[in-house]
Amino acid sequence: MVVKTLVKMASLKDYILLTKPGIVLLVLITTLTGMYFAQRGMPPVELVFWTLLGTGLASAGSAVLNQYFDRDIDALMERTKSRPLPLGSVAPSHAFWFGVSLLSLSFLIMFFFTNPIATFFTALASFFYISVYTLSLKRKSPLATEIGGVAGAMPPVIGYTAVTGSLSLEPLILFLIMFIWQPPHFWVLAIKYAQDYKVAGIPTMPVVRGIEHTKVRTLLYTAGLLPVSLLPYFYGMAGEIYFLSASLLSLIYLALTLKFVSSKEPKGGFLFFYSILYLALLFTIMVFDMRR
Ligand code: HEM
Ligand SMILES: CC(C)=CCC/C(C)=C/CC/C(C)=C/COP(=O)(O)OP(=O)(O)O
Repeated sequence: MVVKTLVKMASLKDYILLTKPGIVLLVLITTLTGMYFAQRGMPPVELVFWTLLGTGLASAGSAVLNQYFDRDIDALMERTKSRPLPLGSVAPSHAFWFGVSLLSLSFLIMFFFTNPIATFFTALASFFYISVYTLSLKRKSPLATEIGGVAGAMPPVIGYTAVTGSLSLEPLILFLIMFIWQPPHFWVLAIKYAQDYKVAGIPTMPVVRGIEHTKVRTLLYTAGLLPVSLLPYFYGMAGEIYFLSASLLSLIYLALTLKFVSSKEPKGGFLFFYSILYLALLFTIMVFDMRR
């Protein structure tokens, strides 16, 4: 009985791992930011519940299908070879239908409990992550990261349109911050695991254009984050506390990146962690210092 329960617990953990829960959490923070700015305050609780559930399921379902389609290359890389599918602890067909079920549930929830435009952007983000990024570009072009960023920058647009039912410049500013944030977020790992990606035949920026080129590109994007992160202040969305916090957070990010690119043996561990902390803090402070 105990063994059976432990086996059940193990497989539940594997299914949760397949959803990339850490990514889902930050997706929900950025989705909620979009909702707060649309409402200029706390949106209706039931709308927040359904929108976060729908968006979270879409991010989770997309991550599951990303790992289903990537299971061959994940098995070749140190960083990913112990994931559930390469390990064999979840059958590929089970993962596939698990991902499809999460996505289907997501679109139904978004359609019936939010509105068509938010549903459209949720489907677009899922489509971009699975088809454009995972199935096409990731195995063909180093530009996958920059183009795939359209998916990753969608959550605040989903949150905003779930409240207003229409687009405006505000969610596009949040989209732009996330679009610029993603390449440096990933390229730290792409540099750290350059050999891994080369063995797996994935044409990441370091594999195709070299580590030095990727370092410069990372620096340019991180430098670009400084002015872009201040747009919510200049556009009247957030106040002086946000302006000062965003300036400080972006300057720290730039300093850490300068240290990373100038080091002979770049580790990148803390820089990668900071990339996540940066986005979470930036969006949280933006909400707390929101101009009503
Ligand atoms: C082109 C876009 C992106 C790429 C290529 C990318 C790549 C990655 C990679 C390779 C990891 C390490 C995963 C692992 O080793 O298990 C990671 C972790 C992470 N990413 Fe991204 N990411 C992207 C966009 C995003 C977005 C849009 C978010 C959230 C809004 C995000 C949030 C995170 C978080 C929170 C982690 C740590 C997850 C954990 O370890 O639990 N990423 N990302
Ligand atoms: C609503 C919705 C669908 C949101 C999705 C947002 C989102 C987080 C998109 C991008 C995530 C991404 C490219 C992760 C890296 O995949 P990878 O295959 O490069 O990473 P891996 O090698 O670690 O699997």
